[in-house]
Amino acid sequence: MEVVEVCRVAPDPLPVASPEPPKSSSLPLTFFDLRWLRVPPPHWLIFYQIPAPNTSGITTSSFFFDSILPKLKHSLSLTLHHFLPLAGNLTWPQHSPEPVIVYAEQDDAVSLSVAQSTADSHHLSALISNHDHHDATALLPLVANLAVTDERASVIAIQVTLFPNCGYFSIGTTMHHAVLDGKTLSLFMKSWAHTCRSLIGSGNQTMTKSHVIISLPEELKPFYARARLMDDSAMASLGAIYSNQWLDFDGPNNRSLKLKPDNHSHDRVRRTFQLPRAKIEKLRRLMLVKDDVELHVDHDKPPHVSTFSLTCAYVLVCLVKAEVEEVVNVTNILLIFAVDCRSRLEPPLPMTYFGNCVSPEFIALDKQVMLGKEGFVEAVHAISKAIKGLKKGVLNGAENWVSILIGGLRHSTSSSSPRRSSSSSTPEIPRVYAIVGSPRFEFYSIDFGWGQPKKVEVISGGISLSESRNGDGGLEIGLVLKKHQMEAFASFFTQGLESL
Ligand SMILES: CC(C)(COP(=O)(O)OP(=O)(O)OC[C@H]1O[C@@H](n2cnc3c(N)ncnc32)[C@H](O)[C@@H]1OP(=O)(O)O)[C@@H](O)C(=O)NCCC(=O)NCCSC(=O)CC(=O)O
Repeated sequence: MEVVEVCRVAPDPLPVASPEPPKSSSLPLTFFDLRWLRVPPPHWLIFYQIPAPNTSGITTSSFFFDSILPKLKHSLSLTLHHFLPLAGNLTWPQHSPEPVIVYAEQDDAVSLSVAQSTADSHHLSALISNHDHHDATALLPLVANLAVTDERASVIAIQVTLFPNCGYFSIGTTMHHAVLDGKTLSLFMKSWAHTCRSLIGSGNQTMTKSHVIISLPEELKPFYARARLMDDSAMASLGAIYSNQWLDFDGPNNRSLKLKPDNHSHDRVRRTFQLPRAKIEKLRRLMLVKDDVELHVDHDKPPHVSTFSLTCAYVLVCLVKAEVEEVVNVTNILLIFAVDCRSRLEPPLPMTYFGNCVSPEFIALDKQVMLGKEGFVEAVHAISKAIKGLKKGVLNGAENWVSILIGGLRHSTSSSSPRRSSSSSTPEIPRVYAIVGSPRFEFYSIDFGWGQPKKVEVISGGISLSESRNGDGGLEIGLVLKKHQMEAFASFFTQGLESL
């Protein structure tokens, strides 16, 4: 991998038809943001195939450097005008009880690294294949690190990598989770792609920055108003609890913004699995048959079982079976997934709300039940019940969210596998499975003007979910496991689907 350039892309200073956010300002963190203060940043990676250049004699490399890259940079600059906080920094001033995002249109910028990979077609197709695994650390050179010191943390870092031998390029983003969640990142990426397409559509390749004004459609305009979250006394006290817990993390009165290092083990492999729509429907029918028997007596209509519940339950059962030898001392399984609270708050926030607005949902399951005949059905019921329960409120137990997360961060650095405590008075540490990403982010729809993505990856611990790249309404499931576990998982996953 050769780093060709590391530049800073500043927000375009032109006035556009959006009054928000203010040109030079700060944005306070809500309790939703504070929850993530020092967790390792997730990375999102999108691969694109470069179309054949219209003019003969132009190589893929020159098309990339002369046409694609300048448009990506220009459109990024224009888009940042609407997303000024992304160009800013997180700081935690001594006088402030909580960290704050500071940004100034004139001074701030986003770091954009441009790299060139020496990978050949064979290597690249292994990276983007859905049929085989590859080294879990192989994608890390394709994403940049956030610039983080004790005093300041950048909000986003972007890397664009050309694969000159294969006619591909990738866009990797690393996001500070205390500033934005996956939904906001997808909003930003869609806005950037929209702006880039508009720039290409304008057809004027010699257009200078000072002539361009591109406005975003309503559904892509970020919504910054957060007084509703800041002024609510219950939410404000959650923010104070979280800040104090982070202040006590790693030493007293510790305002450091340094992030916990990510645990990228070298003994893991990564692979994506496809769950086609037709198979999802068969899983749904399986549930209908089971539930019909139980509900028959009440003449009740079986509740809708969502694609999400079916997928999580099916993957979980295969995972528990694949890891059975490693979790021999474990009796409890904990499934954690994020819930988008935007539409679930009272009153709701717009889907374009900028920031974090997710709550965690915890589902405890019994390992032996998961390994048994009814494991899948039990898991679907537990997940569906938890989702139904969200109607009662998404903030139940929120005072414990950060202590649970800090416990997880400490555990992940002290031990890589769950175990039964030697002391009978200490509760057992369950095997935790976390879901990241969401098919609702629609990353496969993000087209910068050169076609839809060929592959989307979330580089973060956990089970990542996205919509299927072939658009059949199915899902893609990304996993990182030890090689023998991945092989075992693949076998359970495939055989289970074939038997439906
Ligand atoms: C809690 C949920 C996972 C539950 O999803 P479910 O699909 O089971 O349940 P639901 O009530 O939302 O939807 C029920 C049915 O309505 C449909 N439906 C409802 N709302 C929809 C919407 N906005 N878009 C598309 N479909 C929708 C669904 O297709 C589904 O049917 P059917 O499925 O049958 O078609 C989800 O509501 C949710 O909040 N998703 C967002 C998750 C999220 O933001 N994750 C962020 C991860 S952050 C991240 O990844 C970074 C990190 O943390 O590291």
